[in-house]
Amino acid sequence: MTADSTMAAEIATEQEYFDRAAGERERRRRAIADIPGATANKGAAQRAARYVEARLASMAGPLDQVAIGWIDTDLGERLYVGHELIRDEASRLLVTSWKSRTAAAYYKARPADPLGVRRKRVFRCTGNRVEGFVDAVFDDVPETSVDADGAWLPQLDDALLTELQASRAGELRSIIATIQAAQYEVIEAPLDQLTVIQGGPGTGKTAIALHRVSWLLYNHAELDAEDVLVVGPNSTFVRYIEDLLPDLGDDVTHLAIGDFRPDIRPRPQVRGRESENVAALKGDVRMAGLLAWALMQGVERPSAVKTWEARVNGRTYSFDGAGLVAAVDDALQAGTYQQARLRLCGWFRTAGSRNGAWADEQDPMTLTGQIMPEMTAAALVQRVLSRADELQGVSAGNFTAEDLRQMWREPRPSAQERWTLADMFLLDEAEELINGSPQRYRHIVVDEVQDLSPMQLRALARRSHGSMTVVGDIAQSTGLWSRDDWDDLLCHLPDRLPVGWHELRYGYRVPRQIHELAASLAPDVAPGVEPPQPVREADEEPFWCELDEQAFAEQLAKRVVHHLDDDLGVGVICPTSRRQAVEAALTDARIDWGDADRAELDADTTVVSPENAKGLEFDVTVVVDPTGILKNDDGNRGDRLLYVALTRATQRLDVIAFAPQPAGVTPENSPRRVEGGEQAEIAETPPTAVSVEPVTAADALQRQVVGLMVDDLMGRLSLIAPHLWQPVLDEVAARLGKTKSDTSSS
Ligand SMILES: Nc1ncnc2c1ncn2[C@@H]1O[C@H](COP(=O)(O)OP(=O)(O)OP(=O)(O)O)[C@@H](O)[C@H]1O
Repeated sequence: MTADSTMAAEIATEQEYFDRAAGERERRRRAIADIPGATANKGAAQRAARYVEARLASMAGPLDQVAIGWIDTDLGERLYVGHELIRDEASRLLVTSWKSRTAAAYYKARPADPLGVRRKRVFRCTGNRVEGFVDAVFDDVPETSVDADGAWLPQLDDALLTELQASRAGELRSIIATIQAAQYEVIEAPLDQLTVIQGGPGTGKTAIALHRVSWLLYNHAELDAEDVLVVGPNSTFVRYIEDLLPDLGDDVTHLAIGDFRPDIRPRPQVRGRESENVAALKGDVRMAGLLAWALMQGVERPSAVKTWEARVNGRTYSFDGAGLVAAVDDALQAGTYQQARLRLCGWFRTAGSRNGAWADEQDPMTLTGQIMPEMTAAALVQRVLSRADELQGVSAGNFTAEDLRQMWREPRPSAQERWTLADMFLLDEAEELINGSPQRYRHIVVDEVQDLSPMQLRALARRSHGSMTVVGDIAQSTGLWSRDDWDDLLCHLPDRLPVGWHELRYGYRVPRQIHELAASLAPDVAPGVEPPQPVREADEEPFWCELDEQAFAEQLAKRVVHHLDDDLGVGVICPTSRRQAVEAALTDARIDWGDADRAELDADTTVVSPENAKGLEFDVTVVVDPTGILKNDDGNRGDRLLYVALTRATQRLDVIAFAPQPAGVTPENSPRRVEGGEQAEIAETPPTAVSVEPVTAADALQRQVVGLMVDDLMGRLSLIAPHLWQPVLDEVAARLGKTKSDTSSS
């Protein structure tokens, strides 16, 4: 028998097994669909119908692949692993679910620790048709397949390569067929801990966190889908990930942090906008202290040495000052403000009854209100925002008068209040102070956590019992809360449970060549963070060109069409300053495009800001105006935003930069250096291009950065007399030299 015919015979045997399992899956589907008809009464039938609907929705389709692979164990057993458990009529196991603990060895077995596995097979299928397979025999592992610790290197078998090369369609997909051992260890990490997943772009953090939810739901009977919350940075991202868990058979709540609303009545609406400065102040953890302090400012402190008198309903009640002060102090230990009011009211009731009967049974509460006025979250936040002058100087020195002035705004009736997004988290904090914690989730996943404000983190923390999975990358931390350290962030999360720290090392999304370009920025982007190791090569080197304004539109459209013609989806990432020009260029060229900033991810071409590109991926990314992104007209850490933009592509990266205009060179007389291949072909069209050349991207980027710094310095130097320019530059060089030698010697 030849190798080919052996393979063909094995495939045929496997196909029989697959067909049989698919048949059993259909039998099961029919049995589930019949359940409502078999129930006794209407209520039971409705409940059954709901169960049936959910159960059927979670099942793989009739034509879907039944198994991703199998393992043979030392005990001579073979275990098929698939999307879901399949048994035959006699209840014999045909396929186990990828989520079951018995499937763990399929993912975790490694040459140094085979976990009783002798052989592992991974199938290549189209639907439920077996087309091939790859086997790994555990006692015969090539050295090149394992790292120094005896763990598998990412196994670039057919299945993984096919999956990584596949075109992306605007949503994150299931990776159950190719989960890698190190990733599986994160998926099955204990429920009762704060699981932290750090990893560079494309290391699979998001995919892993979501597969983890599915795994936890399957393996922890005490955890229901409604106990789980998945939080993402914006609605574009949530739209990108929200179908994955239903595909895996689970439907949990997804929330974009921008859609967060505290659970208070009337439900607050976001109607206002504010400057970044103010948003930054409101997101600061000091606001928690300010709110607590402002709440206490509303509490009247009676004198301990005088009798306290109050007139209610025409009757004067009097109380011993010292007793009342002690009662207030005791009440304030009660927990929330509302509980404190109730405790004080209880004290009045008892103390009052000693002084004689109450005129009205509401009187103790009315007296309580004179010491601790009724308060709502909205009123407390308004007090802090609209009475800045009162708070000034007394807010425990936490905020300057200028901070408070900046936050000040005209008070309005609560229903017309122009709440901003940052206010939502103040309201949430205030609500906790007054009425206590909101309903808690049993498990919360927070993705792109590195960008959340302390107040946002606190809002999530108060919805958690401590069991969380937080996912992020310090090197991609941008915006108002960009961080260099995880501790900066973890300190705002619950510390009731131990922390489980995981770092993902291999980059699955971004091919090496694209990665190297992005990594040329990485040392400065996050010195403390190990950049990921890319696991595959790109078919093409990144393309870089420098154009002038006029040539840009035509070139952009040409590049996009070029990729679309190859059946690849394109993401165009540009700074706000270029947004109009990009949109016009695509529209003029009749290219259908979607706006990902509005969560439109279904078109073949997508335009998106660097901020909202975070977490997304495209077959091809066209990054427009890297210098503009570096300069970052919208926020801060432009270098990291550029890093994010450059690491979105699974296959190709184009960078279209705008050439600095040297004095005397106009587009008409500019030199055009054109070299062979793809670039030459592209360069033919734009007659006004300054240059379209295969410069190395890193050099070009360096030139852009230098240009940017020169612009900055020139702006500053022009403010002083020319004879001072050189001394200033010399001094800067001397000081930088010193800093460098300090750093290297320490
Ligand atoms: N084991 C795997 N098998 C197949 N594909 C994988 C695997 N791990 C990750 N991927 C793919 O790599 C891509 C990147 O994954 P994901 O978006 O989860 O990365 P990330 O670390 O969250 O990236 P970012 O930091 O950019 O948000 C996705 O297309 C994902 O499906």
